Amino acid sequence: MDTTISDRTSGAGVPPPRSDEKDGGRTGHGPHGRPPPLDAASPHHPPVALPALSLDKVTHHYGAKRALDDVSVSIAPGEIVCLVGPSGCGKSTLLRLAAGLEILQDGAVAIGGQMIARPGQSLPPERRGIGLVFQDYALFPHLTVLDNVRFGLNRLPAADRTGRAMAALEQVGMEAYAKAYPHALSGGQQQRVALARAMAPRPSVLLLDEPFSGLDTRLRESVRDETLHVLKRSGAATMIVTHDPEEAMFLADRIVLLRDGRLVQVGSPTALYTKPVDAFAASFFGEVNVLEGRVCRGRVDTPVGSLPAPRMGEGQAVEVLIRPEALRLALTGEDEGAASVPNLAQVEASRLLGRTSLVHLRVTDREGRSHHLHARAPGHFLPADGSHVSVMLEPRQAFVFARP
Ligand SMILES: Nc1ncnc2c1ncn2[C@@H]1O[C@H](COP(=O)(O)OP(=O)(O)OP(=O)(O)O)[C@@H](O)[C@H]1O
Repeated sequence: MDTTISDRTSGAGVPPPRSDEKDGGRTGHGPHGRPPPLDAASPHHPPVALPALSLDKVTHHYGAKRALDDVSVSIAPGEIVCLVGPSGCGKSTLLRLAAGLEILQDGAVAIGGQMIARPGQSLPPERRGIGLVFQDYALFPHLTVLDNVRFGLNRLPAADRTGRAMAALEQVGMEAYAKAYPHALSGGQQQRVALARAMAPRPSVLLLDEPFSGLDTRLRESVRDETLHVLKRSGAATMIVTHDPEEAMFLADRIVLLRDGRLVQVGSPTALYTKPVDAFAASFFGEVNVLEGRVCRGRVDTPVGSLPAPRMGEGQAVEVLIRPEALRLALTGEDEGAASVPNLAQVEASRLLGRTSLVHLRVTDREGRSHHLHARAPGHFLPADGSHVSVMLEPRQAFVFARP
């Protein structure tokens, strides 16, 4: 890391601290304050329109392995952005580059519009105005909860430090544990202390790397719910790395989906779920039934109904992805023969999964080939094995993509 650059630019262009801040704690910046720019001569734009954090055209290699390929992401003040994708897709690398824990090779990183890293030049992590939370929380075992949180505020006068640390602990509901040591806390409580420690200096940007993965399922749900509200109240721009698509949908204002170091899709959870750009994006956010077909007069035929295939050439080979909830089922009357009911399916098994029922279906296409499909119905819907149901396809939850 080029400390010469950061030393040389130390203080240059740093906005004056707010009177209630005095110093900027561990990060050296006030609430939503910006770090000193790498280039003091860079133009100074009003902060309103600027992203709190932006990574621009970032490419990164580990030896010959390309971990990131031309990835650009920006986060608005107060926005929560989740990075998701399969293991090894580059999520943590992107977060570590934003934090300054990895040296930037190609591209640029800016906070509040100020360039803080470009190839050969980099502000060190402690001067970026960011708060970090890692998977293992990294609390100091020999320090109390209060001292762990005060640790990041060592540039404040001692009296202010305690007040600020207690305020951060109150934000996460951990003030009663100020004198406890980390080993006496549950995983969820340690996570909350780690969040308080990251937020205590009131950074403009929070970076969380798999913050809930150490918690068991039930605890994880409640802790991430609390965390969402704490993060929103803090007003910080937040980047969260998670491998769990449901977690990303729960937390994020926007999701960044990565695959093999490349950006696949960026958008709201609703956009990624309902308008996936490809088969990978469609299947990443939930189970899909996959069928193959061919475009005929602008549509593609499936055993459960036909779908529009706009902007595709006649005869194009396609993949049809159908979410289980897109298959609406209805019981057929006993006297109805197979021929009289459109899109008839045979029930192979049905299971109550709590809030929904999963029905395994067997359907036959026009060529007489049989396919196994999953349908998901709300509530309690358990048709008998071997019985027949009619299937209606909800086209908004089915996607057609060209096959290579
Ligand atoms: N220090 C390193 N040295 C060599 N290769 C690395 C290093 N760190 C990461 N990689 C490789 O770079 C790629 C991206 O890794 P990264 O940790 O960013 O992915 P990830 O999406 O966070 O994965 P996971 O969800 O498994 O944590 C992977 O192929 C990984 O093996």
